[in-house]
This record gives sequence, structure tokens and C-alpha cells, in this order.
Amino acid sequence: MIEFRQVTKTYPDGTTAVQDFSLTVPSHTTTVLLGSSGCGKTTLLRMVNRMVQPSTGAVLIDEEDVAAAEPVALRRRIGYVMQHSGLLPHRRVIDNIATVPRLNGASRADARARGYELMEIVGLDAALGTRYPGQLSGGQQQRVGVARGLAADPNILLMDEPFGAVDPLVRVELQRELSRVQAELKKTIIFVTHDIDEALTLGDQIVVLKAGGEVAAAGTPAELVQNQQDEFVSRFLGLDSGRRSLTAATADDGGWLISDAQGRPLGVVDSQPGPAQPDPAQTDLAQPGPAQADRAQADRVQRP
Ligand SMILES: Nc1ncnc2c1ncn2[C@@H]1O[C@H](COP(=O)(O)OP(=O)(O)OP(=O)(O)O)[C@@H](O)[C@H]1O
Repeated sequence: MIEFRQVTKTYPDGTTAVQDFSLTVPSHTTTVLLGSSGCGKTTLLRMVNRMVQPSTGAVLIDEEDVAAAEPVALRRRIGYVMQHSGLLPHRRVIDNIATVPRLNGASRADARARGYELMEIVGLDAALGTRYPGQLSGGQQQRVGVARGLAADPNILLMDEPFGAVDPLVRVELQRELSRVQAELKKTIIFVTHDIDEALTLGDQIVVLKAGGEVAAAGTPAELVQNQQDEFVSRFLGLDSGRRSLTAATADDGGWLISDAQGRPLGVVDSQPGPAQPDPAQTDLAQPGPAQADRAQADRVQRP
């Protein structure tokens, strides 16, 4: 379990990035920090591995204050994946993945063997191991970044917009892959994004942040869609603007099953008088049409 206890960060130039932020991140689940640019997501993430020191407050991992940990040792036992993969361009893919196990004392052969295992786990062909990062596609590079983050078998994986630089289709593929890997490995993941669909797809817990790291809402994806009490959250999730591409399909009980853009079920809406027959084909809620569960209905979404 990771705990942020009333952390505040004021940078030397006087910018307060995060003010009095508290959060518990349960073990073996994925917590997504979701918010617009500059709201303090990266600052919070980096407090966990001491790349950023809080000005006040503390971050605890399993009850131990990270401030008491030796920073290099701490970082070697926490996986970190960032937006531009951060791969070393002059080292082969396999050696990029094997870097941390090598630093932790594994022999070259053992570290490489572990590297090839990880390539398989993240869906990379072993033949790519001898290439250099520049010879891979953006999506492949991000997979290497994830493999490298997992290489020391950390309990904790910090992911800072790891799929932000790839095209939308590859991004969805990477999200699916991460969900699959996480179902198997059950790491404690903190995942930073400003992409709502990504948050809904990956998060067991989603924390919506306002400027200064203020928590606007926190909960499961279904709870967030269901409880639209905070106007900021409602606006941010896009339910009030039709931006959100939720889909509605007939549910077994005659209501409508609401799913997000990736097809992940969010909840069931009661059947209502009005448009009698939802279109069996899924329909974007933002579009007018017979299956349109309009915003009022989406707001009344109930958990399945
Ligand atoms: N080293 C620094 N010195 C001064 N200000 C900083 C520093 N790092 C971040 N900030 C400021 O702190 C605030 C939060 O930044 P942070 O990078 O944590 O936000 P973010 O939510 O991750 O943003 P983004 O989504 O754009 O990466 C911003 O106003 C940013 O300009």
C-alpha cells in the first residue's frame, strides 16, 4: 500500500504544484491520477520514488516513509515507465531491459534471460532484442519501456503518460496489453494520464485532480460516471458536453448497458419511456438517434 499523507510540494521558484494531498493506493491494483496539464500528477508520482521530495507531508510504502529509504536503492525496486520510453539509444533492446537487473547484481546471462521472458510478457518478438531502440516503432518502444519497468520484478510500477506519444490505435492495443499483464502480475500501479478513456479502461481507482493536486473525485470508473455531483468532474468526464463517447446497448433486463469507448461496461440505465427501442447497434450517446440514452439518462446510470 502506498500512502500520500498531506503532501505539499513548492518548487524553489515558488510554484506550489501540490497542496495538502492525501491518498491511499491499495496494493495489487491500478490507481489512475487523471487531470489536465499542470495539475501536479507527475509531481505526485515522483514523490513515490523520491525523484521529488515533498516540502511537507510524507509518502509511505507499506507504512515506511520513503524519506528514510536510500534513493538509488528505492528507485531500483520501483518500476518507472515514462512517455518517451526513456530507452538508452546506443544499447540493444535486450540490454535496455536488462539494465536494472544488471545493476542489482544479476549476471549478464541471467539478466538477458529475464529480459527475454519480459519481452514475451509484453508481447514483443524475441528477435527484436538485438535491435536498437531507434529501429523499433513507437508502440514497440513503449512495450520495451514497460518490460524495462518490470525487469527488477518491482512490487510498484509508476507509469507517467506511458502511452501518450503513440497513435490512438496502438495506444488502445497497449492499454489492453497492460490490462492483461496486470491481471497476471498484480502490481501496485500508479498510472498518470489526462486521457479519460485510458483512465476508465485501466483504473481500479481513478482520482480526478484539479490544479494544485486537489482531489475533485475518487472512485471506481462506474462510481465516477454514476456520481456526477461535482460540476468539475462532470465537465471533465465530458458527460455534459457530449464529448464522452459512451455507448448504449440493450441490457438483459430491458435497460441499457452503458460502456465506454473501449467497450468496458460502466453501468446499466433503467429503461425509460421515450425512445422505445434502442438501436441494437451501439450508438454514440452524443449523437441523436433512437438509442440515444441522453445525458440525463447517463447521469442516472446505476452500477450493474
Ligand atoms: N522543477 C519544477 N520547478 C518549478 N515548477 C515546476 C517544476 N516541475 C513542475 N512544476 C510546476 O508544477 C506544476 C505541476 O507540474 P506537474 O508536472 O506535476 O503537473 P502534471 O499534472 O504532471 O502536468 P503534465 O500533464 O503537463 O505533465 C506545474 O505548474 C509545473 O509548471
